[in-house]
Amino acid sequence: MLLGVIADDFTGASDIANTIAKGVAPNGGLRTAQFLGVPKTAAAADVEAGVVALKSRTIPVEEAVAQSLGALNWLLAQGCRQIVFKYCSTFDSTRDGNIGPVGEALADALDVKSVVACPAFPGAGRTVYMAHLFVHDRLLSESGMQNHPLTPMTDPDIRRWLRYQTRSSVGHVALDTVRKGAEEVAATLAAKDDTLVIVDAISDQDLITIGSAIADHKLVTGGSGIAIGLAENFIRCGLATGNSGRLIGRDGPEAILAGSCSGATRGQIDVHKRNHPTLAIDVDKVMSGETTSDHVIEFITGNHGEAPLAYSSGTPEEVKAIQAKYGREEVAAKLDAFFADTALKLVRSGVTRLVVAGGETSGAVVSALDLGSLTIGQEIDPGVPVLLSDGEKPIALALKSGNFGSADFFVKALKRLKAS
Ligand SMILES: Nc1ncnc2c1ncn2[C@@H]1O[C@H](COP(=O)(O)OP(=O)(O)O)[C@@H](O)[C@H]1O
Ligand SMILES: O=C(O)[C@@H](O)C(=O)COP(=O)(O)O
Repeated sequence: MLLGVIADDFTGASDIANTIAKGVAPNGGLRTAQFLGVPKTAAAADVEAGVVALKSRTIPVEEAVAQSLGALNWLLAQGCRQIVFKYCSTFDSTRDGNIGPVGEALADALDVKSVVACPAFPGAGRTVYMAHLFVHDRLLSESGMQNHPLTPMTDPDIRRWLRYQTRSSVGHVALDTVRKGAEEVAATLAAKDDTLVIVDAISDQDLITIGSAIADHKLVTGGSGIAIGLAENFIRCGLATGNSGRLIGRDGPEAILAGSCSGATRGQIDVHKRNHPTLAIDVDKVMSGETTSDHVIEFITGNHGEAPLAYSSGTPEEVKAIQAKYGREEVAAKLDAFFADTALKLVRSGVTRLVVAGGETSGAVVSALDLGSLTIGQEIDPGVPVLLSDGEKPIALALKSGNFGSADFFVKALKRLKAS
């Protein structure tokens, strides 16, 4: 294994696994596998890039640091020469963490400084300019992310936001330096004394320049965009052979579960509703125990072949009201358990194609399914690949970040998950 990734959630893990497996033309990317949690055994010998998916984005800081260091040790034991700490392209975190504390702990463990921090993902509209994060043409704090149920992003100045979370100062490399090329970026980073350095990037070419500048950095942090050029570094120097990705999938009964409350997911649900059976999960009734996963199973199994979708996704007002009634963590924990239980029963009942919307929700589902490692297949939409679990009865999965995907994502994903 050459390149190791520690991802703070499961959709984020498949996002960056997709980027690394895809690489850049004409060489393509690395042979990539996604692991669900820190594996207990060694990876297969032919894996060139390993992505360890954690569910550490919103857990207490100390636990996130401990889990990330556990993942680091496993990846180093597999031979990785470079480690990426992958977090969200919308920098999902609170003033307490977890991006800063985990980034600093990894930097300390690897004894490095001037570590790049760049959440830019231009393909999904995320750009960083003057250390401010934009989502398409809006500042982060006006993009809808200010209403996120767990990590409301109210400050677009990510240098300032990160500084709340760190022990040491946070540096910045501006776009004009990036535009001067890889050597200038490398020299500018080398002259810095900060542990973490926000680097501006507004295009894929900027990310390729940064990737080339940090080819010999032991630690890199960012969104999936920061990995655009990293596979190529290993291919260029002959350590990896290059791989153009492969078509994988599985036929069989399908289900769509959505726990994301993002504007993009709610829009996709509205589009899906027009022509497909949908079930709105009443969160209040889930909290009181009146609605159980059996309601969802009955609905999904009664609608196989019609792309059935069950969702808890609510508007910002609905989310606020339910959180005020029961508490933010309590609602999230209950819904995680609800979706996990639902997914487990669905797979036991024969579902082989599963689409999940939402990072926390995907983490809960995939952890419950205990799928081990996943192979990365073709891209469905930017940041969302087809995933296929190992074993005798594989499941084809699409784990969609709340904010990703086109309006018709759900139908498109179910089609791409098919083997035929
Ligand atoms: N109607 C709702 N009210 C309150 N919280 C909700 C509701 N539906 C889902 N949630 C919670 O909101 C969070 C959404 O996070 P996540 O699944 O990561 O989506 P995203 O990818 O959009 O961030 C989860 O913790 C989920 O349990
Ligand atoms: O970087 C991104 O935007 C995604 O890969 C990601 O991490 C998404 O997180 P969720 O929106 O919580 O799914």
